[in-house]
Amino acid sequence: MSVFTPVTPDALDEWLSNYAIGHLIELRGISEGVQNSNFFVTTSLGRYVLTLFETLSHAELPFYLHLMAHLARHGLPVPAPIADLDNEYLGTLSGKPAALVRRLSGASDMSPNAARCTKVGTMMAGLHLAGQRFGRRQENPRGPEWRARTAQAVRPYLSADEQALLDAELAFQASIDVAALPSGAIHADLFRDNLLWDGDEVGGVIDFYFAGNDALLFDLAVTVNDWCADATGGLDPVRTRALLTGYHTERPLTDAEHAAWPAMLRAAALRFWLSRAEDFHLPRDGEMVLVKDPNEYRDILRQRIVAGDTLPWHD
Ligand SMILES: Nc1ncnc2c1ncn2[C@@H]1O[C@H](COP(=O)(O)OP(=O)(O)OP(=O)(O)O)[C@@H](O)[C@H]1O
Ligand SMILES: N[C@@H](CCO)C(=O)O
Repeated sequence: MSVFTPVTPDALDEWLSNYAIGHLIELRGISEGVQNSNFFVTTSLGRYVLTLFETLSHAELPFYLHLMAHLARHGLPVPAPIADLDNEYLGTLSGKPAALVRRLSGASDMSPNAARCTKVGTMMAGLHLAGQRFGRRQENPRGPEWRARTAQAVRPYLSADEQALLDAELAFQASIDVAALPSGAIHADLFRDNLLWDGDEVGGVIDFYFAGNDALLFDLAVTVNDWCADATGGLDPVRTRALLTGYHTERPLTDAEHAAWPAMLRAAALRFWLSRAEDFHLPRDGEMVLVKDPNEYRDILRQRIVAGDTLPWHD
């Protein structure tokens, strides 16, 4: 399971004495997730999720935690971080930066229908509208600099064909004027497993730890690539239109965004091909790490290149 750093109930109970949420009743490691160590925590007052951050530092974390607090305050279904008695969202546990957030209800849906895709589009527009008013900013941590660095690190592990694909795509992406697109704080990883459904309502969006400032369309592309892919990696036109129409109704997409849509879908595919290839070829030490298949996103990238301008857009 993806618990890299263990926590003992005694240590957690003591840590909780600096919070106002009661004492520890139950601590349970969460097996999903590939980035951090996560635990369900039940106290005498309620249900929370504890995250120990494995790669992000104390200095980097306030951006994410304050973004979650900002979005929750704007009525979005995002887990509000819990402040300790010193009014801090961030502490240290088992030697790692650690934070508690509210546990949200619901479960992921890995086969969403078009109606659910519309709701995801609506909700993402809300995230973007509220996110554009967020006072802090940081560049997308998986933006162009990371992309170049990671491409260099994984390149030796790729076949000649894959290297050619990677080189061509990096050159293509460098030619795109992303700065011309509307931008703001984006989630940047809103896959199906990062959204919990409570009945047919969005119970919560989780895992904001890749958030940063970037083109809003890039976020939409990350989401569509995951939510609307068919079994072959192509985009299902009905679900794609549903998601984009749900979004466009709340934040109308511009002509520049329409023109950049195929390129953003490719940028989003490249981002996850690279991160998965890095996790696969250059793994960190950990107790049992879930590594997702890099080839899935290599093939999605290939598919988006072939589809070009024929990719579905909103109604
Ligand atoms: N606030 C929350 N409320 C309810 N469940 C949560 C919450 N946060 C996390 N979870 C559960 O924990 C699991 C793992 O969390 P998450 O996806 O954030 O893992 P991660 O390792 O931090 O990130 P990644 O998705 O990058 O692997 C989720 O699939 C979900 O089941
Ligand atoms: N959503 C990511 C996992 C890391 O957040 C992926 O599917 O590769």
